[in-house]
Amino acid sequence: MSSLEVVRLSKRYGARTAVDELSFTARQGDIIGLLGPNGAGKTTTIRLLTTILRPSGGSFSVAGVPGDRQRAIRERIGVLPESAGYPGRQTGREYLRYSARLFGLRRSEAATVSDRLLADVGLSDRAGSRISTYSRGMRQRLGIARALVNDPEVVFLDEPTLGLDPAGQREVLVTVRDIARTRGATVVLSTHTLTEVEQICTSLLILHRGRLLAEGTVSDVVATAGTTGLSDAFLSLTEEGQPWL
Ligand SMILES: Nc1ncnc2c1ncn2[C@@H]1O[C@H](COP(=O)(O)OP(=O)(O)OP(=O)(O)O)[C@@H](O)[C@H]1O
Repeated sequence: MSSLEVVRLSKRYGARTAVDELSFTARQGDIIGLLGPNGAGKTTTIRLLTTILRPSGGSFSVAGVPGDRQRAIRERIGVLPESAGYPGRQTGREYLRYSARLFGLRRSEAATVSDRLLADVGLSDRAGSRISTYSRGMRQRLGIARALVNDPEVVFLDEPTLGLDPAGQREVLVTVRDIARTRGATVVLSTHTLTEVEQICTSLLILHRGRLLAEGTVSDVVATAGTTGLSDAFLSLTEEGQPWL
């Protein structure tokens, strides 16, 4: 069974089409990279699939649940939003325990799950520090841990490495790869960093102005574009037809 089944999904804002008849599927353990220039529709796609926004057209299912069953989908997914806010006065441990309790875990379960996740994202030694003292990379890793408290089948990460230095990016990427490998979860990851995609994604979707321009493995996309590398492929696919070029 597919973890994600997306069929001609569209979102319009007035006359502007943010996502235009997008179709793709993903299986358990896939790490799907959502790529595209600013305004391509990446965040809108994630918001549609996480039931924050309602589609203007098309349909989808997440973990086998049809897109109109908002609550059932939310129970099965984890999300790191584009700009997540954190309660700076809480410690990482308090924040995760609280988040786990919101999903209905008993106090002792919430404590166990939180400690395990803090270890998984490499934050055990800072679990008792206030979040306000965390670096950006540590916050992103805490956000990823937060997205896993309900043991989701599909995890959506909107630009998880944004603003991180190379070491921070690497730590987040390793964490994301481990999520897919050890939990068998499907990960959808939006990013502007092509090396990130080449390192961990099992397949890519290249969006431009809401449309899917290419999909498949890195080599499929490079072959579609007829270039030698991913960054040339990305530029050649997405620059075409831009009025200022
Ligand atoms: N609430 C909204 N109202 C009107 N237009 C919107 C709204 N949200 C997004 N859009 C438009 O939809 C299009 C896609 O935006 P989206 O944020 O999904 O792109 P993105 O690929 O995530 O971009 P970025 O890389 O800059 O984060 C853009 O043209 C944007 O201006």
